[in-house]
Amino acid sequence: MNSQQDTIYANATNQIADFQFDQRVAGVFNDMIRRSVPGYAQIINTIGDFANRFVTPQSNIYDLGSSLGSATLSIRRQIEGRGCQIYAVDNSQSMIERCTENLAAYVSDIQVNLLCADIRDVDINKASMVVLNFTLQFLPTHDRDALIKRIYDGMLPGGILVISEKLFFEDNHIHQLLDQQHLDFKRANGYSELEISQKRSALENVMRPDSLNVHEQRFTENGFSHFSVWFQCFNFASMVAIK
Ligand SMILES: Nc1ncnc2c1ncn2[C@@H]1O[C@H](C[S@+](CC[C@H]([NH3+])C(=O)[O-])CC(=O)[O-])[C@@H](O)[C@H]1O
Ligand SMILES: O=C(O)C(=O)Cc1ccccc1
Repeated sequence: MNSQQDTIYANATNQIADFQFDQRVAGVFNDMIRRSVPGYAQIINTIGDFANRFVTPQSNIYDLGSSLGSATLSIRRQIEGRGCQIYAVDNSQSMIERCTENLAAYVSDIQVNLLCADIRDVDINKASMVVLNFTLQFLPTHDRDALIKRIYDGMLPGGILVISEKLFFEDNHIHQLLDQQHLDFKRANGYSELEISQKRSALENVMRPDSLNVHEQRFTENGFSHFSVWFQCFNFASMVAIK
């Protein structure tokens, strides 16, 4: 999957607009997410491994907030011949267009239904796997519970929800420490102080991370039988919840 280098926040701007998944972001997104999210490649690969383990024949798989389709591609490679369908959903038309091209670059017997829609409006049924890879953090906090409940209701017994998120830490000392480690990761990947601070302002009103406790409580309250973090690097984590 090729991508232009992300220079979106490289020049000083008077008024930083709220972050949007528009055409500019879609064009550099592969570079942006790899240089901004520690462990992203490992998480994408492991989502494929989870698919191999959990996806049952003739079931559905949902990739909610699919962006350029990295998780969908990783899943699709692992489940050939199982007669499943993947639903990849994103409400950014620019992401959907680029995702369509990325999916078309490989042959597969697995049908992918790409939907330009709000994940809060999509029907979920017969799901052996649902992926929310860095998407829930962009929903208004008050809508998160209802989505997780709908996902649970649409899942098959034994199905897996993989959810990756940036984390908020209730212990402020730890929050500051891991936030600084993340900023060092971005610096090491070539982002300048200006890029880092302008993107931070753009994300302030748009992306609201929950704490690990809030995530865990949400999954247990909505019926999931098993929950664990399976990956964490600094303030980024990936979790599994099993029905
Ligand atoms: N309400 C919504 N409905 C539909 N899509 C939404 C909504 N809100 C946000 N999105 C979409 O969710 C995606 C979040 S990025 C996911 C990365 C991907 N999962 C990956 O594995 O590469 C994460 C990040 O940028 O940190 C964007 O494409 C939004 O358009
Ligand atoms: O860049 C950051 O600081 C992040 O928290 C991760 C991110 C990655 C891609 C889009 C939005 C946020």
